[in-house]
Amino acid sequence: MRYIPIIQFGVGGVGRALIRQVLATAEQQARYGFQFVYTALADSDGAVVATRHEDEGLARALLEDLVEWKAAGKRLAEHPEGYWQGDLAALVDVAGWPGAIVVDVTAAEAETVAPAFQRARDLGYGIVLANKKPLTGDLRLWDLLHAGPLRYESTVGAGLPVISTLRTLLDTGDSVKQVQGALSGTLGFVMSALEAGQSFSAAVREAHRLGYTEPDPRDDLSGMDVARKALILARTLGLPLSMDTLTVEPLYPPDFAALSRDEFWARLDEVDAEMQARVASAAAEGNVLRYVADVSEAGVSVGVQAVPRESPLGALRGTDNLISFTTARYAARPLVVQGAGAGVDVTAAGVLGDMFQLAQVCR
Ligand SMILES: NC(=O)C1=CN([C@@H]2O[C@H](COP(=O)(O)OP(=O)(O)OC[C@H]3O[C@@H](n4cnc5c(N)ncnc54)[C@H](OP(=O)(O)O)[C@@H]3O)[C@@H](O)[C@H]2O)C=CC1
Ligand SMILES: N[C@@H](CC=O)C(=O)O
Ligand code: NA
Repeated sequence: MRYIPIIQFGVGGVGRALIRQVLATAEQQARYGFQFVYTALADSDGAVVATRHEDEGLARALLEDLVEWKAAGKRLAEHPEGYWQGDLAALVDVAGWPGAIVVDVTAAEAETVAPAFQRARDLGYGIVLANKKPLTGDLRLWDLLHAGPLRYESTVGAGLPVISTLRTLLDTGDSVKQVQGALSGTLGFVMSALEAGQSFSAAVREAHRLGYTEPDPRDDLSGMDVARKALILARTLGLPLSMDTLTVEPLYPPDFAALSRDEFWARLDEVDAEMQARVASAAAEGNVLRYVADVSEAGVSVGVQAVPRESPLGALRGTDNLISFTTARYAARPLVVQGAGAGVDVTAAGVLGDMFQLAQVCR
């Protein structure tokens, strides 16, 4: 049996779901002749690191306890097995051995995690990302990440096979003309709720409670999260674009951007009347509002569109994403991927699928 060390940054909704799935799939891992073992877990200021013999990692009972601990809102550093940390690169140094996989399920800024990825690359470790920020920052970081084993399926469409589909199209010599779709689970969920008569602020709160939003929901409501996904698709297509080339259309007034997160939540219902009016005005024309991204050689655009209720995008409900690939081979009728595009379990499953793939690649 090969023991594959996992160094995981982030023990939030997705991080906890991932630990549960890793523990629940020991049999599936064994079928491939390996076993994932957690050697380090980090939250924003703490860590727990395995100190046992290298093929053991953190014990199952401890991992289960840490999942409960974090679900209760506590700090890893305050756990009896934890300590304070502010250096993710040092964790990569101490917690791995050949074949290790570094998993980023934070929403940390690119600069915060970049040194750890540099270390992972120096050591030949694999990297799996659900965090979009490292892939949408400086192109030098994009290149560094792509200089070794890397998977990032859950950054677009959560667990849906979006990146792997695009990769296969490209690897098999298809010519991808356009990738288009609804890429936000949160905005899909909120629009469906508005269409059903719920208020905007109540729908956003519900999306946050259910684990669909980014840690700061303004990332979703500003269109930034969709723009990041569109940029990841564009860069995967080989277009060397940057975030500053994209314009987004926030669904809240400009002064909300400067508010603290608590102030933002307190004032969110100020947007309700305007959003209700926008949805009603679209409905009067037989339309619904969708936040749509369009990626092609001509560039990237993201923004709110009124689309016919009966169209494929208009018919989407809840967190469903829809991504259509128009290519030389899929010309008359595009290849379409559709399904839940947010949620901690589907996202963690996308990350775990990536880990299974890297386990075959990293030695
Ligand atoms: N939820 C979803 O449906 C989807 C999420 N994603 C992506 O997955 C990522 C995680 O999302 P989610 O689990 O919902 O978010 P959460 O806010 O629930 O969890 C984020 C975790 O990251 C930790 N963290 C933040 N900064 C750092 C840091 N500098 N070093 C180490 N850990 C850090 C937080 O620590 P602390 O506990 O101390 O706050 C927390 O444990 C995001 O990037 C998101 O975009 C992608 C697709 C879908
Ligand atoms: N907040 C995101 C989660 C997935 O990336 C969304 O709502 O789509
Ligand atoms: Na995906």
